[in-house]
Amino acid sequence: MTLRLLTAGESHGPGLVAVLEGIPYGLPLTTADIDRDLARRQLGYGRGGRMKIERDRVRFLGGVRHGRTLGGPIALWIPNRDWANWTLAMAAEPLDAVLAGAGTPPLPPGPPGTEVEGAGASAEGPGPKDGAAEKGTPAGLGRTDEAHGAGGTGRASAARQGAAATGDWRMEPVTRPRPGHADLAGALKYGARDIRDILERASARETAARVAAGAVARKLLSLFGVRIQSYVLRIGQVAIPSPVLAYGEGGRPPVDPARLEAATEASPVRCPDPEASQRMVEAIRAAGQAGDTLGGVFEILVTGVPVGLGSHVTGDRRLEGRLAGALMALNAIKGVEVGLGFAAAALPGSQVHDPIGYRPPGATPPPPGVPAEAARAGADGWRGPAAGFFRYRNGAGGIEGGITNGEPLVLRAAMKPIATLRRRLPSADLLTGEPFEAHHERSDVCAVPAAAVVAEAIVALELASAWLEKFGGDSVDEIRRNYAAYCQRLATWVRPAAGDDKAGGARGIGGIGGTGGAGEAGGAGARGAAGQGGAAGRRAGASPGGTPPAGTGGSADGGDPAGGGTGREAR
Ligand SMILES: Cc1cc2nc3c(=O)[nH]c(=O)nc-3n(C[C@H](O)[C@H](O)[C@H](O)COP(=O)(O)O)c2cc1C
Ligand SMILES: C=C(O[C@@H]1CC(C(=O)O)=C[C@@H](OP(=O)(O)O)[C@H]1O)C(=O)O
Repeated sequence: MTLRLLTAGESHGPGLVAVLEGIPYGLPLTTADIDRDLARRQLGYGRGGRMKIERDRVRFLGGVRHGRTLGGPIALWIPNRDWANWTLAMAAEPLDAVLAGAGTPPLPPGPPGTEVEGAGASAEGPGPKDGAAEKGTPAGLGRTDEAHGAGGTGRASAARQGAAATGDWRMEPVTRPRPGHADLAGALKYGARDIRDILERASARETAARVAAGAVARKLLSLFGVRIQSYVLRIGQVAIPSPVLAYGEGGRPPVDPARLEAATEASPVRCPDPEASQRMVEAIRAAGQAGDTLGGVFEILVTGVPVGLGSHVTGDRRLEGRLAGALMALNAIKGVEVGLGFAAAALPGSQVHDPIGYRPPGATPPPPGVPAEAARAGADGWRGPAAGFFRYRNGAGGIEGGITNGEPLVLRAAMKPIATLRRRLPSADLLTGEPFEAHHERSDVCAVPAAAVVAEAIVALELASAWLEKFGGDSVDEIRRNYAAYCQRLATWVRPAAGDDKAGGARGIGGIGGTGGAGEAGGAGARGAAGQGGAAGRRAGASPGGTPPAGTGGSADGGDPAGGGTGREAR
């Protein structure tokens, strides 16, 4: 890993810190580059009251001068506006000092718009919204280690006294673990008698820091025409197929990435299909009304990736392993697929592996955002430079043998439903073992759209790391030179045979159909989005003008016609 990232900060503490090391000298970078992604992470129908309080903006604490990186660690700071409500409960000073009024030093000033003054009113009022606060005992709080007598550490009971002394319910220790959260395992592992000591860091609030760091990585990759986007394929039972796996005739890209992105960003749930998007919103609304939560599946598409990132030589350098591992390390992600993913297990090899074609590169001028040297080596805004070699479909999701092959990367991740339920699940008190219902404060009902934005950042960090391994240097200029030299090698790699008059057209097999869908991929760890590309594959496979080999196109059994909308935006 040539990039190193460390984040710190609790959900309701003063803020989040990220330190990113390994970004070269001379990368143009402003807070606007980062704030755009921080704002997108806060969106999505189904998020809870916290997102009404926060207005995430970054501040550079180191590593950037006059709009350019200096080559040293980049330190990023994102204030928590909600901190104003938690200064006692989350104070860093010892409890007796807090109670004695030694209190909390003022926050360092944040960037414009992140002032915490006036943030004191929680979006859901002064305490948990479920009635227990009216009785003076916030929900899920209450029993402490007093029951343990001398055996208790005293920490929880001191906190409880603190709550009584200050009248702040947030000081009460949390002792009723939520199934599906880190609460119980974390408390037992660390010996914490107040689950808040665990949940504050287990919270996905930390992902704001990862998004900030990922935006820096994304900026580096964007200099080379690499573009990372995400969209939601499933919320609960509402699903659409992947819009990108099935290719058109002759390996034509199935969708314009810019149009796909515009449709995604216009949706309240990041789903590019407006009709499905509406049904997803309704599903989230219904789950929320029932006191329940929903998960889902999102897809990451990375276009403009050159052949040759990652390596086959050792397991830890295989790119799909690195990407999948990093994505699985995102809160609530329970499965990751690359390309066809689980669906490939149900198909014969003839329908899974992606036939290779060749088209002399550089015939057309580079599309916007694609460097000229990359275009000369075959990059076209969908594929990255790969010496003119291309695939007629993309079941591999752009990675073979741990190495990028020039096709776009296609990754999917499955997110479980949010663990904090208003309709609480049975639990047992951490300290007494007595049966109780699980703890509940405010919570999201669905955060799949937000998780998709975080996943973009995670993929950006892994790819930038692989990029620096391949093209690394101390400065952006040096990396540009290394990249240009590689592109030059790719541009002149193929030497046409004497008398070959096919230049300008694709050589090899034409008109191979799209990737077949095998329907819902069952499996131990992940469920794929229904029928990846099945319907679109059938359309493309039937197209005239080519020589489709037997068996391409897939059964399309699992294809969801409702999802064809984006796929039909072929250019
Ligand atoms: C963007 C995002 C927002 C989340 N919001 C909540 C939430 O409001 N309430 C909750 O209980 N879990 C939420 N989660 C999930 C928990 O953070 C996660 O389930 C928990 O850390 C346990 O980790 P695990 O699910 O990976 O085992 C969210 C996750 C993400 C990615
Ligand atoms: C704060 C964020 O997400 C939080 C993630 C989260 C959890 O348990 O993971 C629980 C909720 O926090 P709170 O209890 O303060 O409402 C979410 O709001 C964020 O995404 O910025």
